[in-house]
Amino acid sequence: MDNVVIDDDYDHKDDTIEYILENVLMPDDGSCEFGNLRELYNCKLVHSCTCTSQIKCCMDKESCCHGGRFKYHHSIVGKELVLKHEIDLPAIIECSDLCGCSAEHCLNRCVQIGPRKQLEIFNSPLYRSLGLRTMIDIPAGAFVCEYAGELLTLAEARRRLKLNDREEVMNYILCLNEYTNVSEAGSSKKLLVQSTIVDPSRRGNIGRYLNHSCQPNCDLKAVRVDSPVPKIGIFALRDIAAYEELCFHYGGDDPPTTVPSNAKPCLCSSSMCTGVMPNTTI
Ligand SMILES: C[S@@+](CC[C@H](N)C(=O)[O-])C[C@H]1O[C@@H](n2cnc3c(N)ncnc32)[C@H](O)[C@@H]1O
Repeated sequence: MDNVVIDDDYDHKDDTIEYILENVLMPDDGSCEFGNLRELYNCKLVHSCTCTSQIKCCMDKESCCHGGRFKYHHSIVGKELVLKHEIDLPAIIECSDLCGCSAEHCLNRCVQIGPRKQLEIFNSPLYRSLGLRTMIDIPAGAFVCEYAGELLTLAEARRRLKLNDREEVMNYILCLNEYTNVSEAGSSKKLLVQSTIVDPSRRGNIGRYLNHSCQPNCDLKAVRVDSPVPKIGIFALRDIAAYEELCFHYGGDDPPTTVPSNAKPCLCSSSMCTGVMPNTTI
């Protein structure tokens, strides 16, 4: 996205962390797995739309090949894009520089613009560590920020997870799985199509400060702009009031049903709390 300047100037409270705006590759470890990851990371999506409308550009499935996953939310001062409510939300692919539409009128460019304003990293009394909160109301479906960090291979993620466990430090590694539904012998089952593993512990953005809740106010969506490697977008699951802490479920859409013996106690204190943090085994 050569022409887009991401307006993201949040400070981190910790200057040992390299602040990044978007996912970056982990250091080259010489493995084949890293070679494959680098190849994927360096590929471009060439699926571009030919929309040219000045109003509601790229909003409809009919008019835009990307399907227009966003709409304007009108009850907030100024226009804000929010995700359309769809039961089974298909892949989110935003328009890019390759598209025929203009960035000014396009309603399918949201995550690429950068995180929302008025977020604050704060000392969370609930979690007894840092957290992220909003200083203003956020409407349901609105984009909060990316969960950006180093893109890891599976082997490197497993190595770092073990190290985090051994050293008893906080874990920031997140694996986002994307599935597709396939029909087989009259029944439908989920097939894993891509896993994206991100670690913002050393190089990351403000997304790294969201804590886990068993009853979260945000969730994660894979969002592609011009790369087959998705951005991990954090979106509001419901209307969120000013000063609420932002959190998502670390177990993703399919929280594990078994509790591992080394599970850490969960501090979310929600009425749905299971008492333990979701398993981070990958
Ligand atoms: C992605 S970081 C979140 C930000 C972190 N609180 C900080 O100070 O940087 C994840 C770590 O926060 C802590 N954490 C997040 N949610 C928690 C929860 N529900 N209960 C207990 N600890 C939690 C755990 O130590 C976890 O490894």
